[in-house]
Amino acid sequence: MESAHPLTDVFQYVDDHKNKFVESLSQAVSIKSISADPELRNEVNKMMEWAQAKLKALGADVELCDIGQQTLNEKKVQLPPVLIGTLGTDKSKTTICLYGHLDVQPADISDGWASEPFVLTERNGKLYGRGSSDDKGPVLGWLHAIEAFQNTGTDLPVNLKFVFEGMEESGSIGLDELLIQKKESFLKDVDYVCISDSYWLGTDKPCLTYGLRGMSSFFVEVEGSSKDLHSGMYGGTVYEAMSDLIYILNQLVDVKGKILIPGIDEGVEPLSEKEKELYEKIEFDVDAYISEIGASKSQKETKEELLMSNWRYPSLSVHGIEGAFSGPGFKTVIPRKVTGKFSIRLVPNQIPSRITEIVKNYVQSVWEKRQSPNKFKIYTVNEGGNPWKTDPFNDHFLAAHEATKTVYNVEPDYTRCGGSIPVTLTLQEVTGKSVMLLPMGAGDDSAHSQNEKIDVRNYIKGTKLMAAYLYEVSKIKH
Ligand SMILES: C[C@H](N)C(=O)N[C@@H](Cc1c[nH]cn1)C(=O)O
Ligand SMILES: [Zn+2]
Ligand SMILES: [Zn+2]
Repeated sequence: MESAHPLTDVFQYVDDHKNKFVESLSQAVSIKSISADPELRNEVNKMMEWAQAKLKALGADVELCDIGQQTLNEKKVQLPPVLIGTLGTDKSKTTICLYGHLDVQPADISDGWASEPFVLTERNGKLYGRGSSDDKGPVLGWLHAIEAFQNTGTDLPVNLKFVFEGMEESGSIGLDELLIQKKESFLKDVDYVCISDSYWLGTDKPCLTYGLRGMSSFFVEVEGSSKDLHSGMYGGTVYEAMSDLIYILNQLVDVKGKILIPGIDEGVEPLSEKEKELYEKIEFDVDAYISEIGASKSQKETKEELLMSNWRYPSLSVHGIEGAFSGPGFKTVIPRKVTGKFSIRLVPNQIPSRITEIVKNYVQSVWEKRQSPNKFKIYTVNEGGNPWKTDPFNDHFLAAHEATKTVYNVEPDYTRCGGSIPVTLTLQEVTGKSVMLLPMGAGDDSAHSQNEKIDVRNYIKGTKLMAAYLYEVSKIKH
């Protein structure tokens, strides 16, 4: 007879407390912790305090660390604190550092959500709400997994260190410095680092993520006048800021996604035959991917080209224009000042500061060709995020592999992610230990988009996966 898994009670507890766990996600989602909006800084602070209380209730020693201020539009703004915590100090146990973020991307029902983004709403087994998948659901998953160990009288087999921040969606400003400062104290005994803040490649197969892209983001500001102008009264008489900006933005990337900035491939690793084979083996349905997002055609010809373009090559996206009219109807105005925003996803071994220099020089040269007398500025508001990639063939990944088999009954795929988590490389460098990404959400969760969701299945099974991961890692000999 097959013996029961040692975590049978823990798994049962998670199933039995599904409603309670959904309610706790609902509370977290209701806090509008949008880090990009300085007016909502109190909401991010509230979110950090909410999580602090949760960690405290689990018996962790917690601290909200002041990480100073940021400068936004020439004004100093207080950064939200970083929540750190310690649960267990048993020298005979392995210590795992868990990182997650509690801030979210902006969202408004008028963007096209089917229900209020800050009201968690269940429809057809999916929990819709901003942050449900990125990253409040996964952070709560860790806390609920610990609760399940404790409330079933099952020994928590590891010591835990928590690092939860409130600025990840805005470049993790101030976090690197804090972690470097805590290298010899709080982070000293860490054996492994785990981050749950990426997604499966598709909707059915769990994954372990071994790479992320980095990011440099840019603001291009053009100012033409001291006030907005009637386009009938002034059209044809002035140099227009918006036309200048469009001219610049149009010289960044071509229709096939090729970045037009000379030198932008600096540092990109050459593709080896072995790596090429890896892409050929990955199960991935391009048509399903394109149809799920409602696009008409893939920009890339093959599965391999598409995945490589997302994981191992840089890409440039234009995000928006501040100051331009975007309401319904027609406003015949010439905007006085417009700010275009674009970013470049970086890959190993690109260096954000070097790429920033290359991009600024290029945009400056495009501006000079334009010969406009308007005021022009290109600037960044953070140092950018580093790319990260690790070798997934080690005991740490093997433990997560086993945990996935236990919970999902399948072998996980090994994937990279086109997104960025700026602190990943720092955590690896400061601890000197293996870092792994263990995703909870599915590939169609719409993080950053309208109708972000997490499937109830992923939320509940993902919580069990986290429990199983802690258990499997505790068995690694070290
Ligand atoms: C992958 C992760 N869940 C995520 O969404 N990261 C953000 C990080 C970021 C950096 N600047 C702004 N946001 C991302 O990849 O966009
Ligand atoms: Zn995000
Ligand atoms: Zn995230």
